[in-house]
Amino acid sequence: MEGTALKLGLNSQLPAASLFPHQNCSFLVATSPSLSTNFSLNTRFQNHNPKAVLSTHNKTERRDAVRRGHKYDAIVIGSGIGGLVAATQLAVKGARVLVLEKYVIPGGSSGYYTRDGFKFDVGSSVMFGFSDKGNLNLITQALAAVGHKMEVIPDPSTVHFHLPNQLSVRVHREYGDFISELTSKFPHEKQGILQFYGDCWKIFNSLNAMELKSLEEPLYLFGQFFKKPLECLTLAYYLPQNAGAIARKYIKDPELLSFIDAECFIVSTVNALQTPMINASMVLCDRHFGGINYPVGGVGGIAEALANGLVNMGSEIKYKANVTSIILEDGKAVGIRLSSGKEFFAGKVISNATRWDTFGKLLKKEELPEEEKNFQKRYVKAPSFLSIHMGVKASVLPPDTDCHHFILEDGWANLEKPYGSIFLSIPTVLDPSLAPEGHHILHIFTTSGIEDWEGLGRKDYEQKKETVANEIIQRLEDKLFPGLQSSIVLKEVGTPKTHRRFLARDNGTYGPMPRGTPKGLLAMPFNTTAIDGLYCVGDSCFPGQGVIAVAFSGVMCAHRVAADIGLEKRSPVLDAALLRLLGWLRSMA
Ligand SMILES: NC(=O)c1ccc[n+]([C@@H]2O[C@H](COP(=O)([O-])OP(=O)(O)OC[C@H]3O[C@@H](n4cnc5c(N)ncnc54)[C@H](O)[C@@H]3O)[C@@H](O)[C@H]2O)c1
Ligand SMILES: CC(C)=CCC/C(C)=C/C=C/C(C)=C/C=C/C(C)=C/C=C/C=C(C)/C=C/C=C(C)/C=C/C=C(\C)CCC=C(C)C
Repeated sequence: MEGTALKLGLNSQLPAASLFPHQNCSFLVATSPSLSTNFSLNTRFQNHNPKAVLSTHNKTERRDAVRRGHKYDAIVIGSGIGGLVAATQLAVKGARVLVLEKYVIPGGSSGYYTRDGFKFDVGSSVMFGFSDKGNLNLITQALAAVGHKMEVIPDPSTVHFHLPNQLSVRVHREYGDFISELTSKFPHEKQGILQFYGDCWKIFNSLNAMELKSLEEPLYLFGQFFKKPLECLTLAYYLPQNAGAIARKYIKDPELLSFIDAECFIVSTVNALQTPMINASMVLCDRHFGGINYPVGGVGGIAEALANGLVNMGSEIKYKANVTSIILEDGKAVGIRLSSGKEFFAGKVISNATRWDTFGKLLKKEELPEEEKNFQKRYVKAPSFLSIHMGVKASVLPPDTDCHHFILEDGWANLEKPYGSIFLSIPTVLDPSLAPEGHHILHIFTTSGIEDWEGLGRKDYEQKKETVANEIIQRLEDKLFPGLQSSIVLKEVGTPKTHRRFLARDNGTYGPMPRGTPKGLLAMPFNTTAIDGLYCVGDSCFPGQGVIAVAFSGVMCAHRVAADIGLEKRSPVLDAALLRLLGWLRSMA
């Protein structure tokens, strides 16, 4: 009896599979589904003549790899947007890449699932970097690099804040409209508002003027300092600074400072004092410069297009391919092993798993490299989310409801507390095709730690999901949508365990967050690691959490790897000098 109970108890720990219902598919190796748009490669992301830049050293490395029987230049573990951008950028430069994804479709937290005629985004739904303007539209550029362009729907507002003391602020697409609305709530702080957001624009404009590639590649980095000295010095000046400290230089009103905390929290899961100024500027300005744009057919289409593009360029992606270890030879990463026992080898290995998973699970080394110890000293895993995907009757939403909302009802002190605030996206406001006629999708989420969900039997786990989800829905009903509970036609609840299981992220974490007050982005590691041949990509690399942030990490990673395998220019002497300089800078953080 006891044994049976124990087994049942263990089984009951399994989280809801409902968020990720594709798992019945058979083993897939993507073939080349036709791309709907013309295949003109984006020149900004292209390497024009890879062979012309091969150095003798790199040629030898590549020859060695071929002699050792490597079929691939690089293996990428995981097909989140970070992994896919790294893979496609490498493929565009001429590399042969193998992507191994544990799940059955690409995208990770930018994936999707369908249920009863509704098409839900798993996670990401506010898309920065998706316009046709400037240099920072990294999602548009990543798609263009594989010959794809998605139709998008402009969102007239990024988010509608519903905050304590009945403070309601709509972040309009037009910067002037947003500033007018904010200054109408805080007229005595007009000057401070203009100065703080003005500093954000200085940084954004500097970023937007640069060609974005690997900050770990000295020829590029020094070249940028030469070509754009003012912009680079501006970025270097703000690199170690945080948004909260800068806001306090200009603004005194505590409620307005709390509003800026909320602005930062929705993109960094921490307050403004802990949010790097460069990251804050990126999102606080891109939403007005390029605007937030939603892809027709849902966010999942981005990863699908990247995966198809990768295959069309002669590289491969395998699904249901769970990497359990990275194979080292003489301390160098040379391949990976799957849970099936199958092994694949390549010149370079890139991990899109979090650094905690990469170094804690995939590398069976007793001693963490010093760099990773330092990373873990400075950054902890952010909590995960409780997410509720619902189908509701359309009549419950008032006309002109915004697509994205952030709700904090009871007091500013709850901002960073688990379940303290509520995020809500209603993508059907922009794209009604995602739900059956007469219905909307509500994607609700709130921060939640894994510790709340462990050690429960199946019944208690299911019961707790129901109770907590109902409390959150009731709060939304009270604040925004009377009659919400009775309008629900479909409801799926995911917990941190669901995210851990299906996104393969330690504790289901949303990403790294600083332990204390960071020195801006100074301590954030780039893509190379202490293990020769092993690179990381994704949100535990510079510049951190966010779809556009991991896309940038993918661009940087592909550039560094391409230089290391001889597909981009490199200088081994300068490489060593820059790596030492960056190590020293990080130690100052
Ligand atoms: N609302 C939003 O806008 C929102 C919501 C959720 C996430 N996001 C963003 O998405 C970012 C994450 O993107 P990402 O690219 O870093 O990662 P990701 O977590 O989205 O994707 C990682 C992929 O790697 C796969 N994987 C992990 N370990 C593996 C293994 N051992 N073997 C095979 N496959 C493995 C996972 O299955 C997953 O598909 C987050 O930082 C977050 O900011 C945004
Ligand atoms: C020495 C050295 C190294 C240096 C020098 C100087 C220089 C040159 C520098 C440079 C730098 C750079 C380039 C940088 C860059 C950066 C970047 C690009 C960044 C980016 C970022 C981004 C981000 C962070 C983003 C994020 C986002 C997110 C997270 C989002 C999210 C969302 C959500 C959650 C949603 C919400 C919802 C509702 C409300 C419903």
